[in-house]
Amino acid sequence: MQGKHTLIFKRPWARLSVLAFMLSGLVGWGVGGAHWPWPIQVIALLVLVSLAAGWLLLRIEHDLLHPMRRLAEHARRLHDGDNTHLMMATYLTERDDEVGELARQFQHLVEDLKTHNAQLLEQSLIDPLTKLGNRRMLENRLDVALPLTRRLDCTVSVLMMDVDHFKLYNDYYGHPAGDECLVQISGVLRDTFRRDSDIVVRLGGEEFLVLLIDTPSEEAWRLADAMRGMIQAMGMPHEYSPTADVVTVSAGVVTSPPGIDADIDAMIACADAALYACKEQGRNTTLARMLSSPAEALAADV
Ligand SMILES: Nc1nc2c(ncn2[C@@H]2O[C@H](COP(=O)(O)OP(=O)(O)OP(=O)(O)O)[C@@H](O)[C@H]2O)c(=O)[nH]1
Repeated sequence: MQGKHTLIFKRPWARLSVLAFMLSGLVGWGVGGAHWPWPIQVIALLVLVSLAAGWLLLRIEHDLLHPMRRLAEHARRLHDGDNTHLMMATYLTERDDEVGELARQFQHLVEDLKTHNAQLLEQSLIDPLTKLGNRRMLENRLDVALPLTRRLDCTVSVLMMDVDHFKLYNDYYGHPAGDECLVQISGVLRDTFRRDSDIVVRLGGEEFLVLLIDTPSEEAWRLADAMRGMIQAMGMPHEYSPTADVVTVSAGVVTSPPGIDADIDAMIACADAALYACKEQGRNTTLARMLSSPAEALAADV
């Protein structure tokens, strides 16, 4: 508590009012009250005391109880998740007394909690190693993206990508080098899929997923293959890989054409199957498939 904040009953107006009451009482008493009959004196005294008590109660209501109710109401709204009145009324926070100090500290606490919550939320959506989104971020973004694609009647493409022989890489170069390799690959993903609507996440391990909205099937494949080529061109040595002497990746892409209600789970399963086919065909390759209905996937190797 800073020294500049005065106690409520030491505030100048309060001191002046008390002084005024006492003076008027004494003056009134001196001028004529002392000569009044005693019943009148008692009644005058009672009136004076009642006025003082009434004034005191009004001040307590105005200075303490009303602001406390406002503070409690503010806390209740925050607790109920009502974010429409996040800022506390300035008449509370600008007061130069204990109530103002309490309101300001309360407001700081709420702001700190909001910042902390936002950080926690972000941490829960971001993969700490690559700083790409994680599976939870994908779910969150899908909640917004899918209804939009239905409304706009546009294509949805899912790309699944996985590092080739990453176990061998880890085994021979060590886990920290494996981590650094994943960070480098994430950089290429970020550089390749730059549109605001692109969703790029690390699903876990050495598996990444990209969701593209309103991108024709050929374009989705072209981007995925460009990304594969860029990772190969980075030339990260992988001398124990049976596929190439540098780190390579495989990618399966599946596109759902406009007019089809994209079933993301079916699309992910289909992209995963395309990725598996890449591995079967020798890795370091990109395969695309077109989904003609949520249930049916037509093979369309490019
Ligand atoms: N460095 C590092 N390695 C990881 C991480 N997550 C998973 N891995 C490793 O990634 C490797 C994945 O190996 P596999 O699933 O067998 O796949 P692969 O060796 O890449 O073989 P193919 O995918 O068939 O080419 C495992 O050795 C995991 O330990 C991580 O965060 N960092």
